[in-house]
Amino acid sequence: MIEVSGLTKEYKIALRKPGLTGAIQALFKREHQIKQAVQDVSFSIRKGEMVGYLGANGAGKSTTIKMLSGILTPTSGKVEVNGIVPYQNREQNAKGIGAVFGQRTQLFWDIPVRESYDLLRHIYEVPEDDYRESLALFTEVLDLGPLLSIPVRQLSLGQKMRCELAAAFLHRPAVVYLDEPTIGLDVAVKQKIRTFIKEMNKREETTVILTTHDMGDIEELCKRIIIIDEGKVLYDGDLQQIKERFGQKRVVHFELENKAGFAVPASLRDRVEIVPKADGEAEASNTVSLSFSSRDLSAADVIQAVLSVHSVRDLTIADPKIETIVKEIYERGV
Ligand SMILES: Nc1ncnc2c1ncn2[C@@H]1O[C@H](COP(=O)(O)OP(=O)(O)OP(=O)(O)O)[C@@H](O)[C@H]1O
Repeated sequence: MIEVSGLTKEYKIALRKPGLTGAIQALFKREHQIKQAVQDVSFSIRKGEMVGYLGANGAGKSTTIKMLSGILTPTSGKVEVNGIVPYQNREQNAKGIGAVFGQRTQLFWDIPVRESYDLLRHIYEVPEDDYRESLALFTEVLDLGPLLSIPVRQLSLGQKMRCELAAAFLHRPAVVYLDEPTIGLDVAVKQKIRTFIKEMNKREETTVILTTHDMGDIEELCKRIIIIDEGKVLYDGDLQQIKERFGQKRVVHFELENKAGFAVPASLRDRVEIVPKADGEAEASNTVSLSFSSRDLSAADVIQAVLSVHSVRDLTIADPKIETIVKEIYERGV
């Protein structure tokens, strides 16, 4: 259904020195910097799969989705969706996909929602009967009844998102891209939206790619996740596995007065590991990093034990890796 291989996108960013001199110089000589937003990404997604596409801010999620949906042309690599190269056959591609992109709307701002749907029906050439059937179903699951006669600009965020979602599925696309479909919504609306996505997936075997920072969405909808970081695929596989594999790891970095005599305190032995130095980190640095499972220990236990036997100048609890973040959000909620 979706085949992506070696997908890469570079943005060329114009550099300009500050001030008037910079502006004048830029007129004559433009300097550029290349930003590798997506690097050599490959995956394939089967019909009917619902996949969470995850990563920190700026990881390259939107850039990937834009290439999949035909908005952007890749710098290199291949994309095929439904047997179509999206950026080469935009019109044909558009008929087979639906999308909800965060804050952007595909509904017409000043006219009642129902009329927007009617226009979309004509644009996508949806047969009248199918349209009526879909609208009845969507109205029921997403509780759209009272909203259909209201212009979009008068809707609340949650109401608008429900209407957007219905619009994305109206022409029964084979693939739907959802970018943060539940952001900023209350629990009840989130639940409606998740139920709707699940229902559509079940009924129509719609393939769904979902980017979200809300692990509740992922947990409820996706068996498989793809995590990207700095444009590269970090993990592609089963959600359950990632929970077991990375979930409990935490790291505390200690900057010691003197690393030479460092030994793991007896009370922590067998429960923490010394993290090997990262590439490029000075051998002489006085930093020792201990990783441990949050199932066995808390960061406070580790810090206390080290402080009781070593002189510590500074310490940081590491920014968890994206995998760990995924799990952290799991445990604590959003
Ligand atoms: N039009 C653009 N021109 C230049 N750089 C861009 C452009 N769009 C995105 N980038 C850069 O490419 C990288 C990936 O951006 P992208 O929007 O794909 O990330 P993202 O994972 O969707 O992030 P977020 O979760 O914040 O939406 C970022 O470093 C971003 O600054």
